[in-house]
Amino acid sequence: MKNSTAVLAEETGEPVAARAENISKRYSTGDTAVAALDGVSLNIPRGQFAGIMGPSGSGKSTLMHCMAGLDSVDSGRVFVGDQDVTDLNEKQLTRLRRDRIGFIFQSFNLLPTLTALENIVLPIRLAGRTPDQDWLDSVIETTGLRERLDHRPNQLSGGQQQRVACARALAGKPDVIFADEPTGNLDSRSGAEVLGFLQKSVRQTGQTIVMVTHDPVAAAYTDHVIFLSDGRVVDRMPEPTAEKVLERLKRFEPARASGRAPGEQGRI
Ligand SMILES: Nc1ncnc2c1ncn2[C@@H]1O[C@H](COP(=O)(O)OP(=O)(O)OP(=O)(O)O)[C@@H](O)[C@H]1O
Repeated sequence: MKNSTAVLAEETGEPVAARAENISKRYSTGDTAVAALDGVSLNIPRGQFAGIMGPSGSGKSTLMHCMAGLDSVDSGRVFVGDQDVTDLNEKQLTRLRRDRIGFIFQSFNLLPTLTALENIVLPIRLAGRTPDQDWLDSVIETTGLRERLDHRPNQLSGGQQQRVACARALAGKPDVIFADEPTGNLDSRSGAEVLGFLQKSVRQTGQTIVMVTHDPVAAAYTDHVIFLSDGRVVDRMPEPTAEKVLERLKRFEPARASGRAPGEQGRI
């Protein structure tokens, strides 16, 4: 953690890695406007693996993009650590994303011409920093990719590629990692490996991760799930299990609820 001043959650007094304060965001298309986020407030404590769930269109991606400084809010405030992100200009946002935030996407987004190791250290190099070798070693050890570091992405399985993407996100020791459906393109075995790896990085190194997922099995790897519906936080679940999450999802409007068995990938 690079901050000297810890931001504390008002309710619990815990240090906070990321915070949304009453944020709203509307999208206008032609004559109609959609309230993608409608007064969302939440704290992500440091060292937590948080899940964001909810029906399709409930605002999960918008929330993640706004909290990660990829999109602006119409009202409310967003903090990453002690940094108020809301009024930063594009240049400052680029620096914030580069230095303090890690990203993991459904499509692994690796550069095909670079080796696994070169992909892992690319953001650090682009930031003009030198990788912390001990830290890098421990991240690589946790990924189980040591024997594959000189392989290019097309020589790696999907699960291995996503583990490279996870290592890339972790390598710069960001305040928070935002993961958008990180197992959406993986079979259940590779998905379990990636989720196990993310969980381990939270438990062993105190990394903070916020993960959007539709999959109750994936959500069960997190410490705490936040449920969105129609752009609002409608429920929370500490210590989630796949069964409890699936039951909760079924209580959304029947037309929007998933009805899938735990472990099935896909949209709600
Ligand atoms: N760029 C955009 N322009 C117009 N409307 C948008 C845009 N992005 C999102 N929306 C709308 O905002 C609402 C929330 O979308 P968002 O993508 O955040 O939901 P989501 O919960 O991530 O959905 P999904 O699970 O299907 O990915 C939806 O009604 C969506 O149609």
